[in-house]
Amino acid sequence: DDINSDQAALLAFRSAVAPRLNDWNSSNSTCSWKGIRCSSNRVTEIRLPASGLYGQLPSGVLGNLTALQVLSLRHNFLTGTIPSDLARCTQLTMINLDSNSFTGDIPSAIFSLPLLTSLTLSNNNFSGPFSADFNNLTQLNTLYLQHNQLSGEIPDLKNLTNLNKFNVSYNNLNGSVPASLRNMPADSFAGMLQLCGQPLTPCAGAPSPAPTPAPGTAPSAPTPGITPSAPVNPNGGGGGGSSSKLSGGAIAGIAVGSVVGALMILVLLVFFCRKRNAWPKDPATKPMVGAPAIRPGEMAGLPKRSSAYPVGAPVSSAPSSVARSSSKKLSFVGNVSRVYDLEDLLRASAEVLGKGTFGTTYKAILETGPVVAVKRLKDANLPEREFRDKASEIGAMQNPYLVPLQAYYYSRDEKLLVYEYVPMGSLSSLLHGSRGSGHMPLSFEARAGIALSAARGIEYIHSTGPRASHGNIKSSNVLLSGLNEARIADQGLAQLVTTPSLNRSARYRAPEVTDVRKISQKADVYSFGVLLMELLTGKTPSNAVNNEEGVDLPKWIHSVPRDDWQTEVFDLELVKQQTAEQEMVLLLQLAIDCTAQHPDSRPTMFEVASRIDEIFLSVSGR
Ligand SMILES: Nc1ncnc2c1ncn2[C@@H]1O[C@H](COP(=O)(O)OP(=O)(O)OP(=O)(O)O)[C@@H](O)[C@H]1O
Repeated sequence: DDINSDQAALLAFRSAVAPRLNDWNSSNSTCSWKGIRCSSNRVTEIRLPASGLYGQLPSGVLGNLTALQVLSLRHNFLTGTIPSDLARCTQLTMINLDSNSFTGDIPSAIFSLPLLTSLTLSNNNFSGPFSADFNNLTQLNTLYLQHNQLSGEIPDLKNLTNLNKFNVSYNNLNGSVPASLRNMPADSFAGMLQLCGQPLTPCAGAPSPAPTPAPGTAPSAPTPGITPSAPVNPNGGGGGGSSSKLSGGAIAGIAVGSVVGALMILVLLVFFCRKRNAWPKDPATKPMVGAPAIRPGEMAGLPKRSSAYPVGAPVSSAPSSVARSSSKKLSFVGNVSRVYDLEDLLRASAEVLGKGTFGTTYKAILETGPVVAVKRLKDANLPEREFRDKASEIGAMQNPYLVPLQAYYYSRDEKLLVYEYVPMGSLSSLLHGSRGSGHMPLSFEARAGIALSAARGIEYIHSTGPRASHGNIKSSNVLLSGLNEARIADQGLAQLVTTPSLNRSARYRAPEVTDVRKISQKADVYSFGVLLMELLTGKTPSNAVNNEEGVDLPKWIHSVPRDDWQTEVFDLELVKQQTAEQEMVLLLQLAIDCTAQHPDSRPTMFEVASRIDEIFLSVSGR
């Protein structure tokens, strides 16, 4: 084994899955190829994140790279299984195959890699059991398997004493959480109704049983004896036996705070309350009369994540409307299976995330495990048929860089959209939240990675049709899904909500867009350019027309000579880091191109994503 056999293996890899890697050819030294690192004249690292790799990994190829320590192929389009010869790469310490489309069992080859410390196989289609052979990987500190189709019980991972980052959420696992994993956060096990035990709800038969309804079962009335961690009835009832107290017109929100140390305030409240008798206690004996009023309770006093929104005051009066929908069921979209129902949402404890142009968004923690973001739309006055068609179209948009719509609720007076909850907050709060002590400076690599994933999300939207566009690109619609990764939220919403709001995205809006209903792909490119400027300057864009405070970013940046960018334009945090100066300039130049006055002079989103891809690779490959 030497650098020549490494080179031969890489060329075979290239011809199988990476034809676009033009600089991978024998006229350059192998160790200088994009994404490759060497040590002692052997290939030790392959890092090709988001590089457009597609197809199946060839067998008998990677196994020849016997000095390989790092294999990162995340965010590509790889399919099929992982070849078993990977077992020969015994020096591997890190494998990241996140966000591809691999299928089949988790390959047993992985269990013979004794030095592995970090294994990320999330967001693929791996199936089969969760093997107890993971216990072979005694050095493992990171194990991410979320969003696959693993089934059966989780084995006790008692040999993995260094494991501190762990996530298996959204698989098909069942049974009880094994002892070795009980101190992991509940989010690590989210989205699996059949799983129980600490940190989730106790298993049936345990001292304090919690019901775990099977997916798709008919909604039942709130259960008596809801535990204190369940949402609290604003009239003082804990759930059971209190339905008569829920009636009587206005329903107020109550916040129940519990202070843990001086740090944590937990306020629980009814997310949706309902009219007396609207939900029969026993559906079998008392048929439903009319339809439920949907009444989101709003959280009071909860410390907010972002300072951009006022704390929601307690709702003293619920909307007077009573939904008269023909169906009071949630409609699930895309390939989301019915893991919760309207009843679960009604019982969830909720927190206001913010009020936007289209309505209010809540974080809802369902008793059954899932955490979702619920957007309660205002001004959504599309006819039912059109609304449902549009919502299904949005649901069909599946891409790792989009926040997926899971379900919606339609009635005459209430329209709800239920999205996957993205826990790390928005780019807007990351950039403009507190910069006081404890604030971690955001590296250029992280900013470029966020820009790349946002660009890919928009590129995907544009690829779904020549007139398909997002229409509301801005930093609060870029949600962070990892350190260097993000997802675009609110896709399709601009078309779902018909009433134009004059101020919508004014700060990001392209000059030619005079009617917000006439959105276009090139207008998205403009908004994205403003977002890039925000990322690089750390400044909030403002709108001069509205006399807002702040800077009209495109106008200002277009006017500063390139020589002064380092001193005047870039975020001080970036300048201080003294790295990637060239790449910063390239990204700002791209932002300038995106914000060209004339739409035809702006690049396409495909070009934008490719240019950021280059920039990100050159900084992350270091
Ligand atoms: N799926 C989600 N997961 C986590 N946070 C979310 C999710 N969707 C929205 N948010 C956050 O909730 C807050 C409110 O979002 P919302 O979309 O209602 O308003 P906005 O993005 O500020 O404005 P607009 O309505 O114009 O998009 C924002 O801070 C947003 O980042």
